[in-house]
Parts: sequence; structure tokens; C-alpha cells
Amino acid sequence: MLRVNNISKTIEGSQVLDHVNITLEPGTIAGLVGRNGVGKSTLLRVIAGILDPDEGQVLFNDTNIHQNPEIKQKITYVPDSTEILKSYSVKEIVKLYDAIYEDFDIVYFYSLLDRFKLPKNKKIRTYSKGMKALFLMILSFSTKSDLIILDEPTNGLDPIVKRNILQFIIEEVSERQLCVLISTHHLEEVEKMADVLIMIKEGRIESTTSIEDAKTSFRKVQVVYKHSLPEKIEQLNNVNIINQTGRVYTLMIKGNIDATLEKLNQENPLLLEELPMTLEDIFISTLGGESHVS
Ligand SMILES: Nc1ncnc2c1ncn2[C@@H]1O[C@H](COP(=O)(O)OP(=O)(O)OP(=O)(O)O)[C@@H](O)[C@H]1O
Repeated sequence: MLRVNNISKTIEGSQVLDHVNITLEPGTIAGLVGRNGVGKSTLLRVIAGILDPDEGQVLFNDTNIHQNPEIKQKITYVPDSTEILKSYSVKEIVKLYDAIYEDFDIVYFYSLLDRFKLPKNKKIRTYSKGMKALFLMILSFSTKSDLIILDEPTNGLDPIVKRNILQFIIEEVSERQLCVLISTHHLEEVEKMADVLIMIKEGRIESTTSIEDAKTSFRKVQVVYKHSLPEKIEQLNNVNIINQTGRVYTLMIKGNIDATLEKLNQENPLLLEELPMTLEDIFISTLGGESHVS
């Protein structure tokens, strides 16, 4: 089990992580989402033990990973770039991983290369971007780690490679009780594969919920009133306007759903209808706001 306790981290004078707490059970795929620059990669690097926190601890199976580096045997971090593959050949990188990770499964690794039709006798730099990403994924799961941390694993990949990677991750987690923590901007992927959604905003955890709970605690509606949105509705602090076209408003309601729908109805709408909702709607409603990128 992964326990992130009160992690804070300041880089070059600015606080990037602010008392972050996360608990993940074995057999869980968790999607870490947040706007650009809110601290996702920094958090993943702290959890992987690459960066030290200024405050707090990361415990994996009750062991503090920064004080007991040997536990990193059980943790694999896959960065968002394939740069680490450099000019290795397949054989060279296998030798390296086999030396680092006690449980590295060479037979499994080569069987996965065959399954995904990746060439074995080539320098990895000659692989395409998609092949490199797939290769890194295969390499990291062949370590048989109990915690795999993936930073934007499907960035820039075509839909078929993406689907292969996601399917592969789901299979791995269903076969053994490992924990996968994935940072991504692709919310539809989180929706398809993750059990837990972690939203991060300006270095703080905004919410950690199951995907199901995230969806049932929100409702998306479209409303039209005779004039603009009634002030009574606009003032409700669990209602967010996520779009407006003339008098047509798209609203996200967070919590207290039935009572809020009742309030919308009491103002005599010309139209009030529920719309299908995606995690992207929840993301925009929860983490949207100002349009700057930090
Ligand atoms: N090595 C560093 N030196 C200086 N600032 C850094 C460093 N690493 C991270 N930061 C700053 O910390 C903040 C968080 O960066 P981080 O890469 O963790 O965000 P992110 O959420 O992963 O962003 P993105 O979604 O754009 O990849 C940013 O403001 C970034 O500029």
C-alpha cells in the first residue's frame, strides 16, 4: 500500500507541493490529473524517491522510501520522456534493468516484445516514438515492481498504440495486486481504466475519489430562463457555469443534487435538461477558472 503523508516541496523559492496526502491500496490504478504546472511530475518524482520532500514521508508497505532506498526495488518510475533509453540496444538495457531489479523477468520481457512485435536486435533510438513508449512500458512492468509510476505514458501516441498500452496496464493490474499511479492530461483514459481519480490544484490535493463517486457527486444540466440566469441560482456555491451561449447555460452541480435541481425548477426555466457528463466536465468545473498556465 502507498501512503503519501503530508508531503511539501519548495523548488527555487516557490512551493510546488503543499501538504499532499494520498493513500492507494494494492490492485488500484489511480489517475493523477491537474492543470499544467501544478506539481504532478514533481509529486511523482518525490513518490519514486528521485526527489526528497522538504516535509512529510512516502511510505510503501509501511517503509519510508527516502530512508530505505532498498524498497525502490519494488517501485518503477517511467518518466514522460524516452530520453533514458539513449543509445542502448535492447540487450544492453535488459542487462542494466536485470542488474538493478532483483525480480526483473527476462523471459516475460522477451515474450512481451514478441507480443507487441518490437524488434529485438535494434538500437532503441531507431524505434519510433510509439515503439519507444511501448518499450518503456514493457521494461517497467517486467521489473515485477509492486508500484509503477507513469508520467504521461501516452503523450503523442497514436490511438492504436494508446489502446494497446492502456489494455496492457489493465491486464497487468488484474493479474497481480500492483498499484499504478498515472499522471495524464487524457481524461478519457482515466475514465476508461482508473479506479481512483486524484485531482491536484496548485500543489494541493483537491480531491481523491473513486471514478464512480466523482461522477455521482456531480450533475451536468442545460438551462434556459426567460432572461439571464436568475441571481438566486448564480449565487449558489455548488453551481458552476461551464458554458454560456446567449441565454443557454450549461451548469455543473456539485453535491446536494436533488435540492439544487428543485431550486432550478422553482425559477421557472423554459428548459431544464440533464446532459451526459464526462470526467473532462468535472475537471473543468473543479480545476478550471483562470486561463493562465503556471
Ligand atoms: N527543476 C526545477 N527547477 C525549477 N522549477 C521547477 C523544477 N521542477 C519543477 N519546477 C516548477 O514546479 C512547478 C510544477 O512543475 P511540474 O513539472 O511538477 O508540474 P506538472 O503538473 O507536471 O506540469 P505539466 O502538466 O505541464 O507537465 C512548475 O511551476 C515548474 O516550473
